[in-house]
Amino acid sequence: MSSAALTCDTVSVTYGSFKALTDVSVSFKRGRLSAIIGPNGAGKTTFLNVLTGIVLPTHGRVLFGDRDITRLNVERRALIGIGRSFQTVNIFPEMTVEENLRLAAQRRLFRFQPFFRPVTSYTTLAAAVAEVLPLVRLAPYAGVEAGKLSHGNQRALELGLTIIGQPDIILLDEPLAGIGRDEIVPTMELLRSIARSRTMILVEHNMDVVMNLADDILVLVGGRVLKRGTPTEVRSDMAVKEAYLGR
Ligand SMILES: Nc1ncnc2c1ncn2[C@@H]1O[C@H](COP(=O)(O)OP(=O)(O)OP(=O)(O)O)[C@@H](O)[C@H]1O
Repeated sequence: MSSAALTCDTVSVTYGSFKALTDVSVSFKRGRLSAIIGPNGAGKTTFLNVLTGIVLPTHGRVLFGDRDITRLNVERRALIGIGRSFQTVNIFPEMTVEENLRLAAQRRLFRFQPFFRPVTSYTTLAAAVAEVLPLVRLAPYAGVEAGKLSHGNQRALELGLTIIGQPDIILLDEPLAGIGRDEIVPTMELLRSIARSRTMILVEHNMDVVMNLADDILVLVGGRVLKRGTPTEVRSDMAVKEAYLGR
């Protein structure tokens, strides 16, 4: 088995005649928190969509461990363990936090999973919810309608909805978007604690957050890989400074 959780091998994506990604080859190691950064239009969302299966590459391959998943659709990828948080679209605002989690557990664990994934550590829906609630620090809000949560707590709920399916890999698109200043640090701490025992890949614009959180960073510019490295390596790279940070 490959030590990489996910690998992209010379992935290109074209929209009509426009090349959104060109020959992107990168692998994401198990158990690490990786961030994807780059200026507007760099291809970050397209790349995340290639990993999730929303966008199929026009060239190249995507591997999950050693398995070629290039042509697998979103649902199949979710079932084999690639979970993506879609911001608020998964949340039912009139339902409580607990009900939202229970519904997600029901859908992800019991309707599909037995056919595709051999074991789950949960024995009941209630056990799944009880385990995830404190992980995403929402136990005090279990009975609160999701629509009444702060932005930060809604992000936490989205994370809960994603991890309740026990994904091997968690993909997040701007997990700090829309949250208030005072919620940034707690949300970062939450991401760090969730990522501790999992593989997480996120797109994030907030550079302080990325530099603080990520084990490694992929810098995309104009649909190509400009740099891959640790936060220290990326921060000190001249090409990154010029092309991205504008220094
Ligand atoms: N469905 C599409 N059809 C045509 N062009 C697209 C499509 N989706 C994205 N693009 C273009 O591809 C390029 C990369 O877009 P993408 O959203 O992946 O970049 P991004 O780095 O996520 O940008 P941002 O930081 O602004 O969200 C952009 O120029 C965008 O206009």
